[in-house]
Amino acid sequence: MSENPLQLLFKTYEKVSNSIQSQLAHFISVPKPPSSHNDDHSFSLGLSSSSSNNLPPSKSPTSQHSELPKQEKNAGPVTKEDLGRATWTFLHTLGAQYPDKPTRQQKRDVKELMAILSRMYPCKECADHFKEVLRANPVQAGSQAEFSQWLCYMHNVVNRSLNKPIFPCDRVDARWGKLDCEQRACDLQGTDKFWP
Ligand SMILES: Cc1cc2nc3c(=O)[nH]c(=O)nc-3n(C[C@H](O)[C@H](O)[C@H](O)COP(=O)(O)OP(=O)(O)OC[C@H]3O[C@@H](n4cnc5c(N)ncnc54)[C@H](O)[C@@H]3O)c2cc1C
Repeated sequence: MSENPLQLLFKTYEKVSNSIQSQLAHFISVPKPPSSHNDDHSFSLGLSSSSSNNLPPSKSPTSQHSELPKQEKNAGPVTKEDLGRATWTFLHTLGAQYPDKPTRQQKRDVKELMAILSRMYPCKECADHFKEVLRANPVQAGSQAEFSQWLCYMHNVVNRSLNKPIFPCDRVDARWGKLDCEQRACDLQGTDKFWP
């Protein structure tokens, strides 16, 4: 029996709607809401029917998740330890890349960075502790060697408070070294060895 033109129009509209949802879900990797939850506020433009499970099995949210790179699959809330390791990596790498003869601005910048870190570090107890340690040990950033040794010392103060092993600061260059960039292109401006 031939369909009523209005039914045909709704069916076509539903197909288009489902196709858009499927494309969007693919792009932003969010699970499509189940059809039973469809209402005017849902993602479905309010035109779903009970048979509208338009995602073939291979495109289900679970299998999309398994297509993510390993790192992203394991992504979840960041722990205090993850944050600490990432921040120390940043700081010691900054220390390794810091110029041998920093400009006045560069010296001001690292002091300001440490002060900001002690206020804004997103772990309150760590920030408060670091603020105290910083007050007792003002930034020393007259040269690359001085700054990287100062960072090593600061890290050891934190290590000690957490009952972690003390790192031998004469090994800091071996541990962190310069960034692996061709022709030292990652060096901060002002490094006398690279910039004239
Ligand atoms: C500013 C700051 C304040 C923090 N305060 C706190 C706090 O109050 N409480 C808390 O629970 N956590 C704090 N943390 C986190 C803590 O320091 C560690 O990062 C976290 O516990 C993970 O420790 P980890 O053993 O994996 O190695 P991390 O201490 O993160 O060290 C990473 C790597 O750095 C190297 N390393 C270790 N010591 C030194 C050093 N002295 N110099 C150079 N390299 C070194 C080692 O190879 C080590 O594997 C703080 C982190 C930062 C950045």
